[in-house]
Amino acid sequence: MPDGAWSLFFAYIYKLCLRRILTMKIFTAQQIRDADAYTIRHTPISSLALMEKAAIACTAWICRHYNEDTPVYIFCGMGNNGGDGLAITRLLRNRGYNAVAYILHHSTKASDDHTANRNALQQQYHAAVNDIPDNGLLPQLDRNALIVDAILGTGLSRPVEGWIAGIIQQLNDLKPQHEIVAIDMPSGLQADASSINNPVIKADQTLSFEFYKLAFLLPENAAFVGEICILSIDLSPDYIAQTPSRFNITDAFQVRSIYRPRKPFSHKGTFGHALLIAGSEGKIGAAVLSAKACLRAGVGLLSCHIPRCGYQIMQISAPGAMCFIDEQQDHSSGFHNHVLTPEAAAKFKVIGIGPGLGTAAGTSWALEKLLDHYRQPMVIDADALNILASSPALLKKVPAGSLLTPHPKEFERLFGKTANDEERLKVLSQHAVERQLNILLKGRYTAMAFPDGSIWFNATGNPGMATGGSGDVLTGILTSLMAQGYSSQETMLLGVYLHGLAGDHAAAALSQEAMIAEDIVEFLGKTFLELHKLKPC
Ligand SMILES: NC(=O)C1=CN([C@@H]2O[C@H](COP(=O)(O)OP(=O)(O)OC[C@H]3O[C@@H](n4cnc5c(N)ncnc54)[C@H](O)[C@@H]3O)[C@@H](O)[C@H]2O)[C@@H](O)CC1
Ligand SMILES: Nc1ncnc2c1ncn2[C@@H]1O[C@H](COP(=O)(O)OP(=O)(O)O)[C@@H](O)[C@H]1O
Ligand SMILES: [K+]
Repeated sequence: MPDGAWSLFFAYIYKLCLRRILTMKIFTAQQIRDADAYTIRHTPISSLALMEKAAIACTAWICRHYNEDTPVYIFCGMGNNGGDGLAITRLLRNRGYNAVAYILHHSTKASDDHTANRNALQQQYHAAVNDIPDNGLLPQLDRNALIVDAILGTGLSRPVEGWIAGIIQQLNDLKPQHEIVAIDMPSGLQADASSINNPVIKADQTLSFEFYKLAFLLPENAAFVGEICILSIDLSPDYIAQTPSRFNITDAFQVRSIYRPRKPFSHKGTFGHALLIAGSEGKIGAAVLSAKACLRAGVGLLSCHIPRCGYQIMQISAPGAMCFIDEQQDHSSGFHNHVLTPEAAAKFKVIGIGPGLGTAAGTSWALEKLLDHYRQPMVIDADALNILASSPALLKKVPAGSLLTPHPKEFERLFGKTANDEERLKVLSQHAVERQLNILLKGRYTAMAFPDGSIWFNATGNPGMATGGSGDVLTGILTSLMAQGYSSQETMLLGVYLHGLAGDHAAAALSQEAMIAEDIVEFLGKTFLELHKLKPC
């Protein structure tokens, strides 16, 4: 290749990598407006051309998913979201679709780009433009028609009410006979604030531009957002790079840059010795799952502290793990003895505690003693969190830098009830900052809060993982990665991603229904191989 071609090639790859890294940011609605404006000011693209780009991307998506026989009703607002809808109508018509736009006059003034697209559509396809005046009625829809929601996007300035709220309700009532594809945002959904109890379109699919919006990742909005597809419209990488974002989403390339492949001369000492404190009578399985995951995720050495009743089970199920047997038969109450002196504690690179541990008085007592002596970051899950939740004084003793892994119920026990998901995120972040802890709130998009106030979301994983023991597997993975020398934050980002991806591989091979927690452990191998093949950006 000539020199010029090489430099063009490298510039292209650089741009691709940069774009991948940049789209991990989750911007507020205001920041998105600023990104649009910056792009228009600093790149040779007009506002109208940017809208055309957005409309082209949406049209291509619709054409890939619905054939030309599908009647398409596009409901447009008076702003630029409506402008997108009008441009999509024209582009669908160009491709032979029977697409019709209905403009809802919720405001007396249309945006400039809306007007330009209305004129363009009217000129080419006069019959495709219909106006619905304030308080007007929806048309009767053809059978199996597709509804495109381009009423309101990121310009939503307040919860929807009155006539438009009624329109949203009526469109939602047309489901499931009619599917709804939302453009950029389901209309009525606030990008950065809770929309609980507000009228919002219940989209089957949301086609959004350039970035995930915070609202998409919150469980309370699941019924509104449906499936998400992020379409790139090439907003300015400079703006994105220089604008800080509090919320971010991990991706394969970021995680690959954290992951450190093994060096040829490394030995088991290189990968740390982890102590896993888990299990009680009837819940030894949790300890086994966690131990297996810890081993599979690459720890050098693993010791498990378990009650007497779990000894044989653990040795048979996970022969790679060593065992400390507690004096008690059905629960553990002597695990603090491993860390009574700094020399003894230094034997372990990390302690993971909680899966199936139980909350017996002796266990709570031993946890308190452990926290009195141990000052290294730990991984704390399940019953260990429940014990902390019952004693605020104990929670204060958790070493800085530790990883707490509550599911929503455990979170509530620890930090109290919240009115909505947005408030829960605030509380999550506040505790991470004030206590200098890393707290991950498990769910579809696990939210990982760091002591610096930032929150990262993870997108891997699937509902097949909603099965007993999945969380125990995660604790094993996190403990393993910490033992191998990853920092607390690297451990969270990498571990949660790997856990979800292994779950995705398990679901692809076995189905979401049939997969069980052990399968997540089994598919960790494939997951590491896949990560290994990626080149770090
Ligand atoms: N150049 C750009 O700025 C681009 C913008 N795009 C689209 O533009 C959208 C944002 O456009 P706008 O900023 O014009 O905003 P919207 O089109 O989302 O909404 C603004 C309009 O809605 C009204 N409004 C706000 N809240 C309301 C409420 N609760 N009830 C009734 N009316 C309400 C406003 O008065 C205004 O008329 C994005 O979501 C995206 O779809 C895309 O075309 C990409 C490029
Ligand atoms: N619908 C889902 N999509 C993605 N991940 C999920 C989903 N449901 C559960 N998970 C993941 O599975 C794990 C369940 O953890 P947890 O509730 O602690 O399980 P257990 O207590 O049974 O071990 C979490 O990591 C969570 O993020
Ligand atoms: K919309």
